[in-house]
Amino acid sequence: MDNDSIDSLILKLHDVNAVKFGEYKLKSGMMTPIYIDLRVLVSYPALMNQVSSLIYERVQEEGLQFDSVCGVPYTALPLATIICSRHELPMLIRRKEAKDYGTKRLVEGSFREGDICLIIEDTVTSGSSILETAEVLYQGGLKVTDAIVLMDREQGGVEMLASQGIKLHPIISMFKLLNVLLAAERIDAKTAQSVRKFILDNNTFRYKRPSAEENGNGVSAAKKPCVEQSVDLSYAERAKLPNVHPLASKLLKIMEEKQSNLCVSADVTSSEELLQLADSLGPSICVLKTHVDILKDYTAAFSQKLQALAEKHNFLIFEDRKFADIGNTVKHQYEGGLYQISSWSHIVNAHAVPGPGVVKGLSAVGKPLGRGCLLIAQMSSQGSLATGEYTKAVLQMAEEQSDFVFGFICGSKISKKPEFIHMSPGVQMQAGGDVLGQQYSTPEEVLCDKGSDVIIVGRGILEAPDRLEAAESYRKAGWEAYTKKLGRADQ
Ligand SMILES: O=c1ccn([C@@H]2O[C@H](COP(=O)(O)O)[C@@H](O)[C@H]2O)c(=O)[nH]1
Repeated sequence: MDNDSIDSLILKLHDVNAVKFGEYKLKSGMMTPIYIDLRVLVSYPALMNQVSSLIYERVQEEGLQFDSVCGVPYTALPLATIICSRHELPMLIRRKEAKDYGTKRLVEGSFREGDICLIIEDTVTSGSSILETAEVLYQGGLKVTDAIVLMDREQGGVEMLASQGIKLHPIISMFKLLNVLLAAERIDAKTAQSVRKFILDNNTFRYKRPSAEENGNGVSAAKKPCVEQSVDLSYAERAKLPNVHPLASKLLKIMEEKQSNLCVSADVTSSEELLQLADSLGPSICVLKTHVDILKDYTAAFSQKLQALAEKHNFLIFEDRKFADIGNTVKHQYEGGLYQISSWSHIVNAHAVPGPGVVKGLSAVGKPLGRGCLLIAQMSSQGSLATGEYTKAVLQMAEEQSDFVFGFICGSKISKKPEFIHMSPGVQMQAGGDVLGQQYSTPEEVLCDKGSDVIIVGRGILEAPDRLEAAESYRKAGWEAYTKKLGRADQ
């Protein structure tokens, strides 16, 4: 791959407006003075062919070994298709969402367990899109060792992916692009300088903060990903962690976007009332929790309407089924029966009492659908046996099956790993309890003092004279407690 062909490609990309200067928003929400928009390539077949050839040339130069190729959806999909078609290479397609009919697969195409898949991407900032694709491929039993990207913004993607065992091979780097455009007088020196500064100031791969001791001794801090930080990360930062479960990442993004860490426990007995609740409280919540078996009139149409409301208001559905049987039985309970829970509930939970088989059984059904599970590590009821050594064993079970378990039902934070989400029931504005042993703590106690992430509120909202007003009060109290906790951690 010679320099001239890279330089001429950069100028052509600029000609077709695939390189834009101005104020643009990145996937992370960060504002950038330069935006690479390779989606336009599909309208320029000659350019598309040139890019595909360069990518393939790079694959050969590096001598990469692989069994199949997968383009990160959507922009890199046509690039992968051209390369695979022209060189007769097997291709795989990663679905963004599983279909709810047919094979329900997230990876389309033929492959064997242990096959190596090469990922192709158009542009990399943090590397999170490549990692998301790799994680779906891993779930299918594939291996990913290398990825090729046309344009590297040089904001930490190479390092982040390397920390996850993926070698990224960029074809064009941001600094090269700026130099070529500057030399060709497409941009002035001031623009080039301000973009360079932005890139250098905004590296997305964060390192462990050096401790006072390390600084004091003059020992430079080892470069480690931020998961090792002892301080609290924001929901947005946690959503982007390399090993975060995709559903946890989605939930954290919803929480940040809606400024809500409120899960409403919709413990009502009529489908219509539940749907009304979901529609009216939808904008205030990040999760809606159900006990579907207390509905007196459940139908499949109800679950379809609930899913539509979850889409409309951007919340996740959590069926609080508390599975607690051997793997084979929970598989049937989760997938079949009257409720077919796996077909509509994003999140389910399980007791750890039966041992790891309960998670394996649920995972066999839920993982291909992109679902996730919370393990019940503690309970809010008086005299609960889920304490001490039991809770520790639950934590270990979650760590061993973190491709499906993404957090806990608990009263307080039990894992230091920011990838895990802690959701706490037993929350009301006033501490106290009910006559059947339920015990309540306040949002501030749960989120700030006990370090949980999500408050689960049932009767505190359902029994209020104005449910919407009550939900908003809980949302605000929860958000304030979260921001207070972050502020405290940063001092
Ligand atoms: O330890 C636990 C686990 C689950 N729950 C469930 O949460 C709600 C709480 O309702 P409130 O009306 O806010 O008390 C309810 O659905 C429980 O089944 C729990 O309370 N404690």
